[in-house]
Amino acid sequence: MTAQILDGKATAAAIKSDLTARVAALKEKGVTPGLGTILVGSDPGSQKYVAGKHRDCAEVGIASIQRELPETATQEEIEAVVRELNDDPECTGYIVQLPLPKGIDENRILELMDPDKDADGLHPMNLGRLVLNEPAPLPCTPNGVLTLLRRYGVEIKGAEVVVVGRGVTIGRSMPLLLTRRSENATVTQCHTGTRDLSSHLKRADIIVAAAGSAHLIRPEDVKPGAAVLDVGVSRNAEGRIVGDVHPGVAEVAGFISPNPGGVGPMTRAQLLVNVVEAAERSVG
Ligand SMILES: Nc1nc2c(c(=O)[nH]1)N[C@@H](CN(C=O)c1ccc(C(=O)N[C@@H](CCC(=O)O)C(=O)O)cc1)CN2
Repeated sequence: MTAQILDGKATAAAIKSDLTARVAALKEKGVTPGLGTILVGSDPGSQKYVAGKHRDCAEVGIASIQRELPETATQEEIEAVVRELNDDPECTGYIVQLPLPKGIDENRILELMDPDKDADGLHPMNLGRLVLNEPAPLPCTPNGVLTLLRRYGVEIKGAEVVVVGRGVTIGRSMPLLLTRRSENATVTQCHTGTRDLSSHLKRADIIVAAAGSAHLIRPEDVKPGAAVLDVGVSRNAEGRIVGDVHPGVAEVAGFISPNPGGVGPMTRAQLLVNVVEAAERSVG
């Protein structure tokens, strides 16, 4: 078997085309959505991701507001920029690029954001709304995974899903999205403390690998026909991305997301969706 590719680039392009029309309609009503980003430090990966977010904004007509602070920025200095964007009427939604430098209290920064401007869906209030099944901006990467699965007709209802990883941006909220009544999946969350990962993976109809551990998911651990989403990012000696999924998995799986080119572009597209949806809510 050779797996069908879950093409994140093509899917993100289709989403952006739809958003371009919606942003134009908002502008006709006098509303210009504006995405703010706060980048602290000079991590090349984070710089690249933030630059990509602003390119996407330009593509669909969303205004961009960029704030950059040095690696040495203090907690107070970052908090001052958060307050500034909370109060800026041009900024209809914003994100704080993660991770923040060591020594910064990330949770305190997230808590200080105006939850109604939280474009990432990572504010504790919005994660709480997700737990309570109330409307909230959805975390971008998990929502990107769901959108890809739906677009390619992968059956989620009743599926056994294994999520590998428990980080804030993906692992924590992925099971919350998958177990909503609208999705009705059964989820097992695995992590570094899981005793026998292989036994869990072998039962999965869908695997979401977000461990950041190169080639952790091996072909022999994957049920034939399963959908495998590779969200993990490690870098090899040449600086190239190596995902959590071994290339041999493509011979066993029914569906596979490439990495790069799978979930990454979807993360960016879902961020734009959150910004546009928030602006649409503001005009009723
Ligand atoms: N505030 C946030 N911080 C972080 C998030 C997030 O959703 N919100 N997620 C990641 C980084 N990230 C977005 O911020 C992100 C990661 C990867 C991609 C992407 O398109 N990757 C490409 C490959 C890029 C490359 O070659 O390096 C791909 O997969 O094709 C976009 C966004 C952590 N921080």
